[in-house]
Amino acid sequence: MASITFVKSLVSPAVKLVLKQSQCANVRNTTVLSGLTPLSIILKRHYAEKQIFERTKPHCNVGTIGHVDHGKTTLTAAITKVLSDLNLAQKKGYADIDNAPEEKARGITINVAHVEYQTEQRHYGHTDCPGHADYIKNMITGTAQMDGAILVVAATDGVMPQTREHLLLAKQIGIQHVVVFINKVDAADEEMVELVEMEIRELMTEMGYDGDKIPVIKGSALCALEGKSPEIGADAITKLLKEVDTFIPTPIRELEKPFLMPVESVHSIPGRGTVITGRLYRGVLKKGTDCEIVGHGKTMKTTVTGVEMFHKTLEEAQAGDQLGALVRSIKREQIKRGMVMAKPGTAKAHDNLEAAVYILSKEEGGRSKPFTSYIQLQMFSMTWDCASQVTIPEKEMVMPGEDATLKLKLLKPMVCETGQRFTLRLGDITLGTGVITKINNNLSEEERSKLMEGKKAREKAAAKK
Ligand SMILES: Nc1nc2c(ncn2[C@@H]2O[C@H](COP(=O)(O)OP(=O)(O)OP(=O)(O)O)[C@@H](O)[C@H]2O)c(=O)[nH]1
Ligand SMILES: [Mg+2]
Repeated sequence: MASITFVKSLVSPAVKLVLKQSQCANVRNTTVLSGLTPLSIILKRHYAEKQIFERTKPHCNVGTIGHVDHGKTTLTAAITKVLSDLNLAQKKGYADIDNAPEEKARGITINVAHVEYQTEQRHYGHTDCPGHADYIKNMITGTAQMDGAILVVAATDGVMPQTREHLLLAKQIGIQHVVVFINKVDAADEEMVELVEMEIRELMTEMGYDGDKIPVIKGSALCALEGKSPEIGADAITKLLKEVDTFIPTPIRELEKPFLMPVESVHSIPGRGTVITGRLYRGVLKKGTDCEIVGHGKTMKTTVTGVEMFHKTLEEAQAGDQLGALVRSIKREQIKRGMVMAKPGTAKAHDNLEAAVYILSKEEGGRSKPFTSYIQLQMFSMTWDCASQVTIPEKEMVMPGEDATLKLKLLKPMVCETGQRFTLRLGDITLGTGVITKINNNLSEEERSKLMEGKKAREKAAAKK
């Protein structure tokens, strides 16, 4: 133990972490003074005994979607089986995937299996949901966001209600790339498979995808998993993975996107000026960068004259950093929490939105009562919150535990974009969580004053009660 302490005092924090995490007895017993380079021996042993994640390939998140029983989990298992034969994945059995652990996202319980594998080109995170409700919740809460999806359709059934529903939701929340796997071809005749392909291409076009160009692969996940009939088994999986590699583009990393930082707080520092603090949501922020501060009905232009982290100045901050940004010629009073500091022209404030929302059940911390149109809810997103009037275009009411499309009219325009996630609260109860699917033209003055009148009338009525 003494030797390890000695080593620790000489090494960098990253190596210390490796040493700390190591549960390996050999590392602990290594004698530092036994000749050669002791640290390299320690690390060599450590690396040999613990597989360390090495980022050598671009990463991409995908997942299986489609109607119940069409073979999503079997396909996920089959992919790991085929790739494990090439030493590119650890083989997962059907039961390992289907018994997915529960996950909690914003109080919502979801069963999702996260599986990891690689092709020659990329490293993948793959999400498979055990049930329809899990899929809906996962997509809305973003528990595992997908850069692209594999739509599984059984040749024995063709397009079914959840094939449609899953595809529609994927499209709404911005999944632009979908590869189709027609499964169970071992149990259907050729003519049937062809009909299903036509049907699925038509559906994709109807949903706004390019139905003619979408790759459609036909095979049998079960045959691949069981190592039978390679032409519809393992070979089909290899074909599918090739299409996934090429058709689903590698996502643009957060660092490469234009910078955006939601304002958390604002301070006035005598002799220095105004400092905005927050966490850089995306991009890179450098000293000397021009920026716009948008939100609460205002847009202001300024320049970042300094970037600080933990009271130390730095040349550039990166997505994920918690930082302070010194800005030129703007007073503290002009900036408020909930505004956004961003690359000029990239952040816009909106007040007329559509969203896919999941309403929490009572057990998940929601209400026991349903709600109807014209309820006023507080919408929370990034660092802002704003009152919004909610309408339900497709049904009378939304019950706890259901998902729905909602229209939201905000009392003030706030910075948002499609794909952005938010929560809806009523008093101190979180009613639901959602993702913005569409942004409509901002409200006219007339619509806005109507909204305000309605709000006042409701407040008056509530006060009388
Ligand atoms: N004949 C045949 N059966 C298959 C094939 N792939 C899957 N199955 C069977 O279809 C049934 C459903 O497969 P799953 O993988 O559980 O389907 P799923 O889409 O994950 O189902 P949910 O998660 O419940 O929506 C199982 O009995 C599988 O063995 C196939 O290629 N051919
Ligand atoms: Mg399944």
